[in-house]
Amino acid sequence: MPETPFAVQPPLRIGTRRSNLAVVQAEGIRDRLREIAPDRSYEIETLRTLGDRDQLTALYNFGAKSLWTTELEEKLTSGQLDVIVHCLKDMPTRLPDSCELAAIPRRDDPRDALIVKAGLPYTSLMSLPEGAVVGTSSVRRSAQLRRLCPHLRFANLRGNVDTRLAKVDDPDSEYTCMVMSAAGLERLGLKYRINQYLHSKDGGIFHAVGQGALGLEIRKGDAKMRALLDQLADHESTLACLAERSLMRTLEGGCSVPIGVETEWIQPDKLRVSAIVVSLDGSQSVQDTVDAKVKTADEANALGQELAARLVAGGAEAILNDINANRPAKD
Ligand SMILES: NCc1[nH]cc(CCC(=O)O)c1CC(=O)O
Repeated sequence: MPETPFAVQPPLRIGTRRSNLAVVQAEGIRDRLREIAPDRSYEIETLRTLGDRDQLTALYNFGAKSLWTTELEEKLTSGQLDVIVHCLKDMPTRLPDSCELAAIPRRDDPRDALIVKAGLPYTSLMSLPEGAVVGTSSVRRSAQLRRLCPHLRFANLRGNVDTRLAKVDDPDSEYTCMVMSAAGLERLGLKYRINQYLHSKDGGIFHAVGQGALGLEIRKGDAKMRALLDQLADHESTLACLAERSLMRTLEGGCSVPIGVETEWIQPDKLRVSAIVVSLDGSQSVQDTVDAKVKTADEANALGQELAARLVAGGAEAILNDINANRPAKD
């Protein structure tokens, strides 16, 4: 047998969820890795996670459980995967000891977006008629909307982006509209369906922590993967998202508590972070803003903690405790 001159590198295995959006995102990362490391081969493996399998439980009732990540992390830890491509907002703020967040690439549009049922004439939240039904399973969205638009009603709407859109468009469904992330819609070529972009200055809605960004997760200490993925990292998006995640971690909210944020670079090294915590019925809320020079991950984390402390001082803890006390127990 002739000896191979070089050891052939095994394919780099990329894991992600089994949804169209997850696959499009993983393919995007694979294509960028191909440009950086063209000699390697790449494989994408998709997994159905708990959150994909259970389409009935309202998201809120899952509590702080890692719905979208656990199965993939097990494969990463056991060496069957080399990297996981997540929507950053689906990544818990505390990761298992065996894993780490390697890189955050440049963030896409972090805003929420309003999509109206096909054929209806409404173009904004405020133009929706009394009693219009907003499809959303996110308590962050429903709580903020209840606060600002008492004329609206809400109904659970779960499933992948295309499933949700089909349910809203179904003429027989109760939904008048839905709210989803602009980035998710844009990545699937559905930007043309967006009727209104929502943010603090239009619609008064703050987005989820990490929304619009991807998180690349690796085995802890995998220096080779980290060095490779560092080349995909975006400095500004990383620091902004780390500040948002630090805020969330400090307030001990999971994806199922109504914390909204917005981050903005107001000078080249100066980050502004605003956030809101809202009671589920929208009747109480605390909002605050901080800014500071942020050049390092430590400074981003400190800014998130500072904002959390200010929100707590303003009454956020009472709102969050109330929500957690009333959450149905589910393991
Ligand atoms: N929780 C669901 C989820 N997780 C990530 C995205 C979209 C991509 C993103 O915003 O990063 C979505 C859909 C949505 O919230 O409308």
